[in-house]
Amino acid sequence: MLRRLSLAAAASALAAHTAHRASCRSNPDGITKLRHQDYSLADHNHGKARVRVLRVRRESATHIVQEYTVATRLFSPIYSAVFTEEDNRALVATDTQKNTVYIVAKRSSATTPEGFGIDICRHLLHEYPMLSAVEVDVNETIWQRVMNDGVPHEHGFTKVTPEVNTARVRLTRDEKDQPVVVSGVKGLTVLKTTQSGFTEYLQDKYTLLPPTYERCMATEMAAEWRYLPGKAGTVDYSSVRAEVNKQLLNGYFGPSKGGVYSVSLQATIYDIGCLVLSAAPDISSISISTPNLHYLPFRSLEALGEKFEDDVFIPTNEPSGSIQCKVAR
Ligand SMILES: O=c1[nH]c(=O)c2[nH]c(=O)[nH]c2[nH]1
Repeated sequence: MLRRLSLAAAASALAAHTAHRASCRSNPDGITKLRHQDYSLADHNHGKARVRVLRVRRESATHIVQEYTVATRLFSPIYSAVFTEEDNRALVATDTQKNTVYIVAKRSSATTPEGFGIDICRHLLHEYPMLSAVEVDVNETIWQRVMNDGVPHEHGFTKVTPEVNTARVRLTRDEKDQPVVVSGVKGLTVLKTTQSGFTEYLQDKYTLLPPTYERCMATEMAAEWRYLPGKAGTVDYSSVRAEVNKQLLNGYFGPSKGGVYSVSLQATIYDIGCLVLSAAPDISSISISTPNLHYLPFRSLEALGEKFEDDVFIPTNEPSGSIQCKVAR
């Protein structure tokens, strides 16, 4: 139920609050003693993180689900006073921001994390004139429709983990400003069992790793892509996403028959970046990060009287290589 304060009650609450602050300040032993304000506030924002929502769209018997984990961040020059002057009067509480996510989930017709993020930004800028900019992160948990003997189920889904679709949106008040949108995917976990080697790297007294033309290559890939100027607010995010996903897998694995040889993760992710930019003309750049998941040959098989034939490995994920690149037009 909505609770409304009458104007008179609000004025008297504010007067009490002001008197309370004044008394704190005038009390030499009060809590405000901690405030010495010798330094300037260099940067600030406030928001709500990890707001989780499931939207079920029931426009037909075939339901559509969207599960999002959202973070909001609000920006306003006047909010410096919240930090330095203890002045909360214009402050949009993080709890209110959390409620906003659910209100937009109810009202928005967005079908993508990017569109949902833009709608949250627009709602907040519209409702709160003191805001100069809003940033929203939307991470989408992927639910895949169940197939029953080749027939898509109307309302049954399985969770694709740990893969998550991501969107980061920033919108400023200036109406001419297009949203800045960064789309992405993380947790895309891939393994190829051949067509990968690692040789000819620097060898010195600290090197123990034997060169190989045959290894398992696995990684938990993360990628983020940006759009060309003017495109971020208008592209079809889901078809760009589908194209990027296709090229991430295509570049990593190559054709289903025979695959493609990788001389290093570095060379492979650069190739993937180039494939993405040539397949998705609206993207200006893509950053790819690939912490290796190592599958170490279990060579002790030999000591146990068996032969290692690239067939028995020890899965490890710590420590992991951390290989990243950004490819731009
Ligand atoms: O693809 C790889 N790149 C490296 O830089 C590296 N370093 C390493 O030990 N193994 C690998 N593999």
